[in-house]
Amino acid sequence: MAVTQQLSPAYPQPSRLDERGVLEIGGCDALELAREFGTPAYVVSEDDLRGRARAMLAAYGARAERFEVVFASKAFPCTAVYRVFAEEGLGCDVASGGELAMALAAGFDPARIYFHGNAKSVGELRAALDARVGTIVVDNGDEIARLEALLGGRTQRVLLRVTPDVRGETHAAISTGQADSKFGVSMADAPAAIARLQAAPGLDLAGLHFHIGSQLLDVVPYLRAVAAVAELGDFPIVNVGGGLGAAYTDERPPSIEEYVAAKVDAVQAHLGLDRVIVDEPGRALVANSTVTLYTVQSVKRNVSTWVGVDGGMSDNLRPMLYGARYEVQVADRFGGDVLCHVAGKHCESGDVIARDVMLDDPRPGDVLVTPATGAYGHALANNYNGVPRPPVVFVKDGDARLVVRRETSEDLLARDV
Ligand SMILES: Cc1ncc(COP(=O)(O)O)c(C=O)c1O
Ligand SMILES: N[C@@H](CCCC[NH3+])C(=O)O
Repeated sequence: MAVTQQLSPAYPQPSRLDERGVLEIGGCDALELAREFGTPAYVVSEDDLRGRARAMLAAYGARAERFEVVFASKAFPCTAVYRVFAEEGLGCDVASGGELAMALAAGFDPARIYFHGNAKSVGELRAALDARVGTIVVDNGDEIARLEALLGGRTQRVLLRVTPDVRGETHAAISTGQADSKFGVSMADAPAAIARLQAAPGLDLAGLHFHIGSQLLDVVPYLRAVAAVAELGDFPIVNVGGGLGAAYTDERPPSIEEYVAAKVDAVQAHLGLDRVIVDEPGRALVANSTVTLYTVQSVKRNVSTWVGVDGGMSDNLRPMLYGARYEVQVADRFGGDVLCHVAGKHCESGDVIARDVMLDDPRPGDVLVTPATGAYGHALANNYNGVPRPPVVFVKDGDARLVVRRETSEDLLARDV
């Protein structure tokens, strides 16, 4: 019977099936949320965001004296989310002038901002310098030259991003640590880049940065990456990237504690703990905070059973980009025995949110839920087929509040001149 069904770890904390078998997130009934805010909609449990930030801080606090946890904001760039993590005491990783603007608008202390990017423009570097961001993570020699030219007597703290030639087990599109990478300087070129940064007046090289990949389910590669960068010298800061994977369906990522322990142990083994460890989690802080609600528009049988919903690749591009898998349920009838493909509304056959999922007799009007859409969901949303991007709704203690409104047709026309 549906009400006895357990929710998988993909769902936010707190969420449950109520006595009628209806999904409740942050104390809010999923069907009522769908009625109030429409669908598709991203529903975010604020307590889940805060809980994961606190768990990450506590795990570092238990093992290291000097550390900084930095929110990789590319994973969920909206001011309400930035604000939560600023309040929780995290730093912030931005990867463009746009993310910088959002982080500043949300109230992040510029000193806690790390400015990233493999192809930073003059305009972006100037914006970072003018905002007095604490750290620019330098990616390449051309950027060093550009930065020197822009300093105008100022001093800027920098880290150097190094590509450690360590591959994490993940989808090729989100693996970054391999030698043949667009990110960072190679191990071979790193000594010259370090010497150049150390010689540059106005640039204060405080340490090295690496990031080996995203959605990593194994912590062993971190040890190899720290060992590699340790060969390049001893600095006050080591930035160990983010990368911890999330549970989408049957993945069982390391816990936050296991992940932090592995990174701290690696630093202790190869560098020692007398330095600041900076970590940049994105996905692990936000993926499981959020569910997407959809409404079924059509159910048909074309060899398979196809359930068509009112969103798709415009609100969740990850299945198309990475073959990512998601759980789907009818929000008030979990479980079921009808084998379905849940498809989006877009003009692409690949626009399928989940293949081969079991639903309980899906019908037009049913609200469907996809958990674990917090990371790179809103972030990668787009207007394909002129579909307005969904709202973001925060839920907490039974209250729901809109933090990003749904786009309108006027928004779609707003930039046309
Ligand atoms: C430099 C950098 N830091 C942090 C992250 C965040 O990674 P994740 O979301 O896997 O934790 C990324 C993206 O993978 C990144 O490129
Ligand atoms: N967009 C990717 C993650 C990118 C990682 C950024 N360095 C995903 O959804 O899995």
